[in-house]
Amino acid sequence: MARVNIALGQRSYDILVQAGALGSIVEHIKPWVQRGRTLWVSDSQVAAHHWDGIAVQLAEAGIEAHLHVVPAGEASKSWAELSRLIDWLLTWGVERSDTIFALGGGMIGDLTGFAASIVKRGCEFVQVPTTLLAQVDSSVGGKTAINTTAGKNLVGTFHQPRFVLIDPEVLATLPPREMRAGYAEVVKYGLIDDAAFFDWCETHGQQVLAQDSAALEHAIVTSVSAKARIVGEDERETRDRRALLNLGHTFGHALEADTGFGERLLHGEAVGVGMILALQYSARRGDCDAADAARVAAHFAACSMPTTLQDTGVSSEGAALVDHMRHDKKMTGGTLPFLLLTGIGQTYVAHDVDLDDVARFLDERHRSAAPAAVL
Ligand SMILES: NC(=O)c1ccc[n+]([C@@H]2O[C@H](COP(=O)([O-])OP(=O)(O)OC[C@H]3O[C@@H](n4cnc5c(N)ncnc54)[C@H](O)[C@@H]3O)[C@@H](O)[C@H]2O)c1
Ligand SMILES: O=C(O)C(=O)C[C@@H](O)[C@H](O)[C@H](O)COP(=O)(O)O
Ligand SMILES: [Zn+2]
Repeated sequence: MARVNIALGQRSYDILVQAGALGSIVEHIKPWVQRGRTLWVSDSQVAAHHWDGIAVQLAEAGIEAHLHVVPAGEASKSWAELSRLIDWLLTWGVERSDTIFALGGGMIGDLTGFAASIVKRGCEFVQVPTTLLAQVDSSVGGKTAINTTAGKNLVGTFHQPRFVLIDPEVLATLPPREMRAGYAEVVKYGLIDDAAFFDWCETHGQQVLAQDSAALEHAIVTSVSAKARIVGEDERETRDRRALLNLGHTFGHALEADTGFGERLLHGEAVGVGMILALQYSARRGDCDAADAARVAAHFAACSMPTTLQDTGVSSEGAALVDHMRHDKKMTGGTLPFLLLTGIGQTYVAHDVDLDDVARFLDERHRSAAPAAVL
């Protein structure tokens, strides 16, 4: 059990990591129950596995509970689902003093957080993340968003949750491929600024993926502590600090956009390949050793995760992928700050990257890597 606090100027909130916490959910969410009732948002898969157990506890405690179920999958981070969710909240007479509960992975957290931030000009929300990715990353830090036809997360807000309740045991029902995708965002924290944590991942990654309780809890607590620290230093990503959490995402979001948002490639998978591409591009510039890129690729391959452009199924030319990158929210004055590395655990923001050169690099990668087809 661990409690991590995230400090944001005058405000702060807790992230509680406790195995079995969903089995005593009333005790944890009591402070946010208003008017004896709760409004919950989940997706079809998560609700099927976990809603009944929660509903029984709320009913026994005399707390009214209403659930809105969104179709599972990245496609639900959309205007259509946002609109349906807001209509549902308004039908239940949501008030600004109400707290909305997001029970699910990053899709549900991002969609619900966005709805909470705009309905009645802003309600509170609590995150109850049910994927590894959401437990180590998306439930913390307050980025909310939907995707649009132009790209990934292009419409959204910064809106912090009031509390994050992480129960690692809820991952028991998560498909192994989703565990591996979330694990990419765990490794990200090692690559950003914690080489010792990357070393730990190399030796304990398989235990994390097998959900060994001690290894899993260590990975989650280390990850959310790093995220809380970095977000606390630069909540709105204005100082080249929070941008570090975007390592691998400029490449990754382009890969996701090119493959139809979740239809072939999961976010974590795209980010994993994106981080390897960032390392390879850094090595090509002479910033780091090519052996660093090879070491991370070897670890991901050992975990049966995709490592190459070929693995992702992306066949578009570099120029087309770079066109997706031009929508990146970090784009400023026509240039795109790029997250590059001088080594494992040493990420920096480069402001001198020429996107035409990135397109050439991606074409080189297309030609060089052998297909591994691990998806
Ligand atoms: N806001 C942020 O800071 C942030 C950070 C990282 C990622 N994201 C976003 O998060 C999204 C990806 O999140 P994700 O990987 O959690 O995907 P997801 O929410 O789509 O969940 C993945 C799949 O797992 C299922 N699932 C979830 N929990 C389950 C459980 N306990 N048992 C069985 N099935 C379960 C879901 O139904 C879904 O099919 C992307 O949209 C990404 O952009 C946001
Ligand atoms: O919290 C952050 O900041 C991140 O960048 C975390 C990322 O893992 C996450 O995927 C985030 O949603 C990406 O943000 P975006 O600003 O590039 O849309
Ligand atoms: Zn991410």
